[in-house]
Amino acid sequence: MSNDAVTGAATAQMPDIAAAHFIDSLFKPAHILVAISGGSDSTGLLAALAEQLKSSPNSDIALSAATIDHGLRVGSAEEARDVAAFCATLGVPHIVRRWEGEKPKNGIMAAAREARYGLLADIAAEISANLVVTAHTLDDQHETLAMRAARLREGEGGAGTGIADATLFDRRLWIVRPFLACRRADIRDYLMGRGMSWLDDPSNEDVRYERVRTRKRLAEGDIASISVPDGGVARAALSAEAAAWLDRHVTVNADVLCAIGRDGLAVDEAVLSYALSYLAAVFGGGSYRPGRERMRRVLDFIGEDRPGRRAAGGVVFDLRRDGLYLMRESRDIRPLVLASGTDGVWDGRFRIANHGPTTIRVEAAGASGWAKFAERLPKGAVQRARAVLPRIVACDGDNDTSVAIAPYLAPFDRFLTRFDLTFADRLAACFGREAYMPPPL
Ligand SMILES: Nc1ncnc2c1ncn2[C@@H]1O[C@H](COP(=O)(O)OP(=O)(O)OP(=O)(O)O)[C@@H](O)[C@H]1O
Repeated sequence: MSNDAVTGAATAQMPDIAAAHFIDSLFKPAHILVAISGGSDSTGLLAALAEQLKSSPNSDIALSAATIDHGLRVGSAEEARDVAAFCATLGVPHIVRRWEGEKPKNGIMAAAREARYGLLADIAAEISANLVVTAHTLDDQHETLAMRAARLREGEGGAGTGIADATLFDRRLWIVRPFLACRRADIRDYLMGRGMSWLDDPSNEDVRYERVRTRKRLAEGDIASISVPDGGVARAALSAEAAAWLDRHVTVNADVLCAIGRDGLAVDEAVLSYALSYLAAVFGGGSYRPGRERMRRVLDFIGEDRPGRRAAGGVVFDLRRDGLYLMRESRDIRPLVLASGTDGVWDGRFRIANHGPTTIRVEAAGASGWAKFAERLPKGAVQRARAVLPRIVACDGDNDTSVAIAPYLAPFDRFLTRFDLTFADRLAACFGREAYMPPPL
């Protein structure tokens, strides 16, 4: 292994480049909420994103920032005001929220983090931001990996994969870490080069914390860094290519059948795997994409080029002479009961709002009412589609009445609304509000 790989230098990315790639990877329009503590990393992240957006002013991306005042240190409110003043110089709207309520005696850091994410998610919902970004860096990543390796050696916990570059919080909000391939030193250079300063949090020097001790041992060469998988450039390019591929090659029939023509399958394997893993989540209704191993098996199956079926991530991949078809697998589809005036997502695929006077149940349609529907699907797919499309049943006392069956839900609008079947909307139904295509596995 080269020395660069050990120190992580080979994967390090400059802050302005990282910010540009991140912006490229977004579905637009998008509203980004930057979690800024006032430390160098998050100050650098906000500055770099603001600078990128300023250089392309027609951009349909909005930027806001938020600081959580944990109220754990004297002067924290004043620090939050300093951050607000910095945001004002950039012209970025900024919100401060204080962590109120009981603070636990033990595990205060973990509790503060949990509370922070919750408050950030609330703010994001209030201002209609699509995602939150935090400024975790490559240095944080090395510290985390070193700490997890140490715990593993001591027999505590499993091998860690490190900090993810995107996580879904509470099934409703993406938290993305665009600076995960950037080094703190480069971020500080970036800020100093622009005459910008930051706050130094004294707890970053407090050796009672394991992270601080690990940071020092890494800096002193006491322990070696564990190499970090490559991120950054390759990922951003891949997600852009996959988005273009989806636009070009994917069609959707009757809300349920995803078709990919033969020439779509001739694309680079990394792009195909990435895009198909999304489609699997979208059409399979799962919360996550199928993992690397499963996608490997799907690609091998496609590569063999023999007509047949494979299931992965709740989706059946059906390879035929004219292309590849994806449809939800018919197992594990649970009914959803919605009281009058409520809404919910059925099977991770359909958002249904009950505007009617009675409770409704959404369930797999099964064999009812298909004459017209069949026109919108190839013959061979009708039977299977029945098992995975929703029908709405009004629960009226002892009598349950079937009131609507997809895809003919429109006449029953007083009972329900659904998302349109755009890719981003479907992702939204699976993943929560969405402007973001997370990086490949
Ligand atoms: N009080 C806070 N308010 C808003 N966001 C925060 C706060 N504390 C941390 N974050 C976000 O979480 C990320 C990781 O937190 P961490 O505690 O490792 O960073 P930090 O040392 O506080 O500051 P920085 O990363 O900005 O140098 C930060 O980069 C920032 O995006």
